Amino acid sequence: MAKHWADFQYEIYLQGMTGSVPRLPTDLTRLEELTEQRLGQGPVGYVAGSAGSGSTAAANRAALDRRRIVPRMLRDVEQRDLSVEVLGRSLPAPLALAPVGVLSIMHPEAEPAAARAAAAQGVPYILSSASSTPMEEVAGAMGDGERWFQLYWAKDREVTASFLARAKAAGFTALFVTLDTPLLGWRPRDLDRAYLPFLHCVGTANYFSDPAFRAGLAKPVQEDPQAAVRHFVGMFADPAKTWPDLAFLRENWDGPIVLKGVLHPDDARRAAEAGVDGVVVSNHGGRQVAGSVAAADALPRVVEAAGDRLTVLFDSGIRTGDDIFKALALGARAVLVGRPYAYGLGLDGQAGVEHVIRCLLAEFDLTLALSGHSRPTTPSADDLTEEAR
Ligand SMILES: Cc1cc2nc3c(=O)[nH]c(=O)nc-3n(C[C@H](O)[C@H](O)[C@H](O)COP(=O)(O)O)c2cc1C
Ligand SMILES: CCCCCCC(=O)C(=O)O
Repeated sequence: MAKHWADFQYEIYLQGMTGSVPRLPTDLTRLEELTEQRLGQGPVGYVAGSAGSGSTAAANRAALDRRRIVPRMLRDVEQRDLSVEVLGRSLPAPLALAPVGVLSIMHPEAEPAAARAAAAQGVPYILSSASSTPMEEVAGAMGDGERWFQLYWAKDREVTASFLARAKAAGFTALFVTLDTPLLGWRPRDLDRAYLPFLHCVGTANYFSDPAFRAGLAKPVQEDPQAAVRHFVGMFADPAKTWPDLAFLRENWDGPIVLKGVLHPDDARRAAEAGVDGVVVSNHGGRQVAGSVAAADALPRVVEAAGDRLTVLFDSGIRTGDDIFKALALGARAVLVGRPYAYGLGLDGQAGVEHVIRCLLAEFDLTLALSGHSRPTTPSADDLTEEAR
């Protein structure tokens, strides 16, 4: 019998009988404020922040909130199975942790703690190439947990090739190539504090530990960390890239390739023509283009364009179990979550991330059942209604 994630609910109530309550709130929208109280405005401003005045991040939420579930009754939802196949793997639930860079600003145990949490709960962890920890160390912390690797596609081919070779050797099975960050978006909350977190982890970070990256530095990282950060900012991404360049990645990576940051149906069609395996419909949590289409509004058209040629994943704005339901009903195969787990990490390390995963999936399991479904693959547009804007 499949695991019922909703059992977490009664676990909490039963623990309450012995006088204990959860260490973190079960309403995950409260985590940002608590993390800011604990860690201060610099790090939390970076995580919470978004492009421009925040219009895209707000639109992401509005697009999910505007869609309302129309629950169905008397459909036998006693035995539920949340498992779903994604990129040739069977996942216990349609959820993965999104790539989030520089997690050492949230917690000293950083990415290894988040990766251990994902592995403990059985959900895939997508490691950011802008991680504050070398990828081999993160992989080592995960046991046999499902590990996927996110690539910022560097200007320098040697650096990209080195990252791909290291990721392969460290057991990462799928490659997520982020397309929406050829340049860093305009982020006033960070600009006003001149806060770019990379100087805070220059001694340890994945980039700065890479032999090909180091080869491009005039001086060792420790001797001139500011020059190392400047070099990183200039080469971590490449605004000159175009679709034919994908051939290089295909030649150098033999596992599944997923393009992260696709919003236009024509780009989904190009992705399919380029022979990649999937796309993430995402606007980077509203951190790149202010005034952009909300990710949930872009999702149905991308799903239609993808047909059965691409696995379509979704992120940007997922905060609750009902958000997951809505994304699946709009056609996503599974979702990624970003900021909530970063806050969970900031507040309680690995346990905080596990709390976030368990809350999201318990609430999703309940939403699914209470809406008349037993499998994550059956919700459809027919289960949603859309309120006027
Ligand atoms: C602090 C932070 C760092 C991020 N770093 C990366 C990254 O290194 N690579 C990447 O592809 N996306 C990165 N993202 C974007 C996430 O992968 C994801 O698209 C986004 O957080 C989803 O929106 P949500 O936070 O509303 O769930 C980052 C997001 C945040 C908040
Ligand atoms: C030079 C900055 C690289 C950005 C890496 C982290 C990221 O994606 C983010 O959204 O922040």
